[in-house]
Amino acid sequence: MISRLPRLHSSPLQPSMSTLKRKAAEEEDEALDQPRKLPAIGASRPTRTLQPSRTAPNLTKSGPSLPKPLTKPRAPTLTRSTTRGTSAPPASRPPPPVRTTRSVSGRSTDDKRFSELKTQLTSIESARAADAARLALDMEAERAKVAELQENHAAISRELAAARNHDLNQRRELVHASDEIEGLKKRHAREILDLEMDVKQRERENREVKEDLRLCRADLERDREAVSALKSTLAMQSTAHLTLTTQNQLLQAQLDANARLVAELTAKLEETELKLEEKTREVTDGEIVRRRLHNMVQELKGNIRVFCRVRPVLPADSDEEADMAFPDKRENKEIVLSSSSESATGQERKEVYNFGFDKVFEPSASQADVFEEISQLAQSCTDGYNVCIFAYGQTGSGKSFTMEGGPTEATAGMIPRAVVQVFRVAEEMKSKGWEYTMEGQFLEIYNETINDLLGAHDFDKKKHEIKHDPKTGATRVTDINVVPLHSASQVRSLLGVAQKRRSVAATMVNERSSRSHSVFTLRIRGVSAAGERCEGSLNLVDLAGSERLNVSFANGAERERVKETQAINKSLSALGDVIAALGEKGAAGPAAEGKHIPYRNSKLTYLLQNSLSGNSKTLMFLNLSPLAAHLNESLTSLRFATKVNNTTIGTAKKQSRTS
Ligand SMILES: Nc1ncnc2c1ncn2[C@@H]1O[C@H](COP(=O)(O)OP(=O)(O)OP(=O)(O)O)[C@@H](O)[C@H]1O
Repeated sequence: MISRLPRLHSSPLQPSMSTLKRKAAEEEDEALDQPRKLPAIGASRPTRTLQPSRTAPNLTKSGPSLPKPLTKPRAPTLTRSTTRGTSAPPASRPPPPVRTTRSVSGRSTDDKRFSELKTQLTSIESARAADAARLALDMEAERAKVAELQENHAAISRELAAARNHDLNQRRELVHASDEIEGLKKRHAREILDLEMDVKQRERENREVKEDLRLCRADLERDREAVSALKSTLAMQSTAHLTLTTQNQLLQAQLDANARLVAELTAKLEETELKLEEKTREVTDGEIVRRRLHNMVQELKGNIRVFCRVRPVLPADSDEEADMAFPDKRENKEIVLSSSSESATGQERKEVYNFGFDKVFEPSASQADVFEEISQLAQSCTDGYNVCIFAYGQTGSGKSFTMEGGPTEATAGMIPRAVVQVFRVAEEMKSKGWEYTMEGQFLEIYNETINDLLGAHDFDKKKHEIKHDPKTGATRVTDINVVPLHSASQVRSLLGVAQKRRSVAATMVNERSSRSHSVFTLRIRGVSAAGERCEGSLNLVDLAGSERLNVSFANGAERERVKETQAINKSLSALGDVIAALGEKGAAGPAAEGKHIPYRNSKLTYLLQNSLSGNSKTLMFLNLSPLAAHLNESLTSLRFATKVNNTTIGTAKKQSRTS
């Protein structure tokens, strides 16, 4: 703290006490020393006037608080000849006083000189004594002055100390005040900083408030718009409410009227339901009668019927369309084919071929349309009949499509639809006390060999034989897989398995499905609550392509194809022969009772023996291609089908017995 105090102001006119003391002592010493200096002998020495001792500084200059300045004492002025001290060499050194070689004349001069010097010395000593006395007096005066000065010095020192104390106090106060100022400054700076931050905070808040305000204003504007929209809606709805209230009242009145009406109608409905039950019973009885009549009609008509179906032209077909017409729009029983050729005379000759069948389906007919016509026939297996449905026609005419169909519900063919129908009828018959069990098998006859399409392996290596039970009339194929059937969907998946087998085989031998007959057999056994039993079967046969191949040109790689064709031709002609023989037998009546029917001529006819007798219901689909290129094949098929259609093979018999 004190170190930071400014130095006390010291004036050059105010020497310190110690300086004064030192000066006084020096002057005293100087005064004492001077008499001891001896003047140089023989030299014209300048005399030095004794200077008064240095006066004390004028202390009045230090300030008004200092004591009055002392008067400067005057030193006595002494004039003395300046002599060079014995120690100082003379400017020009006199020769040494004693020389051994000195002459006798010189000795008198020296003596004279010596006496002069002696005189001078005496005078100097007297002068020196006088000086010493004066000096003693001066010393005394100086000592008095020194004493006085010391007093002054002491007084000044006290004043100085007081002044220093005062100054120190002031400095302390100053330091204190500076500290305070410093503290205040810091506090002030802090406060300014705080205030600045506060200001910034306020500015931020202000901005936020402004933003909030802006948003609020926007919200307010929107709300105002919404309110005005709501107001208009409210106004509209108030009007609507009024209208509705009026309508409500009207409706309430109508409701009351309706409630009365409903009560009346409920009573009528109950009455009608009773009548409906009665009618349903009548219809069920009627259905039974209808079925009996249907079977009677079938029996009267003869049990082999032919349906003709023409497939549509496919996008892939590049050939021209044949000239086909379907003139019978009411009963759909006719088909007319026309062809034009050039006669030998070069004239155009138009030939028209008319055919009539039990039903003719145009290309636009759907699978459902076709099935509707055969559903009664298919379901008669549940009544204990053997039913056989063939698809006959050239390759690509639509046999597989008709029998198996496509993957969708709409394109499903006769086999899946017939199975669904049989299961549905069996379910319905449950309410009449009948329980049915069903089983199925699926095989193909290729090159007069039977392959199991539901076997455990893709390629069936077993040798299968056909066995007929003469007592029951049942047909069995040895080592064939007979699958118990529980649902229509199960049958669908079995058909899928069989289809896969046939396509695997097709990679080995061309177009397997075209070159083989496939036979799906569903066997159904029913037992009624009364113990009545019936057994029927449904055979759905997709025949091989009926087209003829010119075997005379066959060679090399085609030999296998020729063998297939011969087998197909053989089995198809055997089928024709069997039908013809049955027709003849039917025409001859009881007279032809023992007539031979050549079932054994092919595996196909032998397998279907019990479904191709007078005891079965047989339907043949004739599938035709719509293309002009296939016209000749179509005509051949139509002629064969006409023969079949004209055949009466007798009366189908229901296979039922009472246990
Ligand atoms: N009624 C139809 N509607 C639509 N497409 C059909 C119809 N009939 C057949 N087709 C189509 O015609 C093509 C040939 O039919 P499909 O295979 O059934 O003939 P196919 O006589 O069984 O021949 P294959 O003897 O070679 O087995 C198939 O693509 C089939 O989908």
